[in-house]
Amino acid sequence: MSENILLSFNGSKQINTEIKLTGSKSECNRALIISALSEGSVNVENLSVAADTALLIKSLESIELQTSDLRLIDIGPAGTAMRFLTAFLSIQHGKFLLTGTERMKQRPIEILVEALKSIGAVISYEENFGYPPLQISGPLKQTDATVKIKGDISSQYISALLMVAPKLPLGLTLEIDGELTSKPYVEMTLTMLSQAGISHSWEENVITIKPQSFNTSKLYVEPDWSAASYWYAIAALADEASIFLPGLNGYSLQGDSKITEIMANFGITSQFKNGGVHLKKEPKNLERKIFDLKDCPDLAQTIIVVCAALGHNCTFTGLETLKIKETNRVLALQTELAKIGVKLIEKNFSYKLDCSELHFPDQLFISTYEDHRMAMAFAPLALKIKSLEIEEKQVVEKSYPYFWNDLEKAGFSVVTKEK
Ligand SMILES: O=C(O)C1=C[C@@H](OP(=O)(O)O)[C@@H](O)[C@H](O)C1
Ligand SMILES: C=C(OP(=O)(O)O)C(=O)O
Repeated sequence: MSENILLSFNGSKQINTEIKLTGSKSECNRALIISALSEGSVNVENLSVAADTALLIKSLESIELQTSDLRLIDIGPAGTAMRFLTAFLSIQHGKFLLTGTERMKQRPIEILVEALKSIGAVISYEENFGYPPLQISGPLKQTDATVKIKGDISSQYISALLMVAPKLPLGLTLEIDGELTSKPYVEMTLTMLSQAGISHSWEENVITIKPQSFNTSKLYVEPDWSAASYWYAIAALADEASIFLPGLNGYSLQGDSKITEIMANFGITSQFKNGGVHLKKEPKNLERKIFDLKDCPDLAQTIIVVCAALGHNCTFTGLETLKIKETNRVLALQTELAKIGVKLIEKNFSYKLDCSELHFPDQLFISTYEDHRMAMAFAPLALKIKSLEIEEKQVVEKSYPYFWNDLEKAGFSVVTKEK
């Protein structure tokens, strides 16, 4: 049975709460792959409860458990895990059918598959060229150590290759072609590899990892900064806010920690003390007119909805990759923002917000397009709209299963409604 969520916030719009966030799904997915590659010498601490992480754990376990000639791995909607497993399975013994949701079958993977094939992997597209499902026969017999790879579509392809690189007989040299999108995620991969004892060199657009072994080590997964961004958005739309998020540090492997700097523009201060971050709201005139989100695409929906709700006409760049995520996020934002009279207009690789007709109806229904971030980015609008209905309660489970419980804890009225 499918259910929606009805949100409202009664009384004065003051938020005073402490929220313990789950581990970062990006860090956790890397830690799990690195641990599996290390064959037991790398341990993972503070696993995320994100559904995508649970799917990856189950998939890695099922590789061992299945005895059939063709082992089936269904990774559901987990894009990062899909890309990481494609490289991982290419170096395992056996034949695998790697598939996912209908949306996953529309998310491109050609760049990664062709890169792997160019060094000897045996992979075929089972339905449409360039897209999952994939049939992978491993282990690859390496024919080459150098790969030229486009950097501007998804950094996940590059992270996937880097993690298997130390296990390849010839190692790997990646020549990144064009601008690298989502760069902090590649840096996260390399840092976590080095925490597990793997060295690399990165000069200009060339990253090299030689064949080497993992050290005995522990990888600690930090709380999820992308999840934290929704609390910054809530603070930005509330009248008063004091929110403590334990476990988050000023230094993070996650590029989405940039939310502290971005939200400072909205008067949200971040103070790191007592083992976490304290968010406070201070009066501030909104001045910044351009936001470049190329390094932190998962913050795009959060920030765009906040700007729209504050009536801040500004411009966003670096949104190109949003079209191939859980849904076409640009189109989803345009459709849903239109419901409060806001336009997001594409022009010359940038997007301009036009809030001249912004209004808040008493009741609003938000469609979520199987995208957790649509649900979580629009939820803070309950501070502006009397009755906000968000489609598909379960959608948040992908990265933040306790999101609705946490909203309730912070004073929102959260009611489940049958569809
Ligand atoms: O490597 C990762 O963990 C991720 C990289 C990003 O994707 P792209 O590199 O495709 O932008 C991001 O959007 C995704 O949620 C997680
Ligand atoms: C894009 C995302 O995830 P993935 O690519 O792993 O499906 C996300 O979590 O916003």
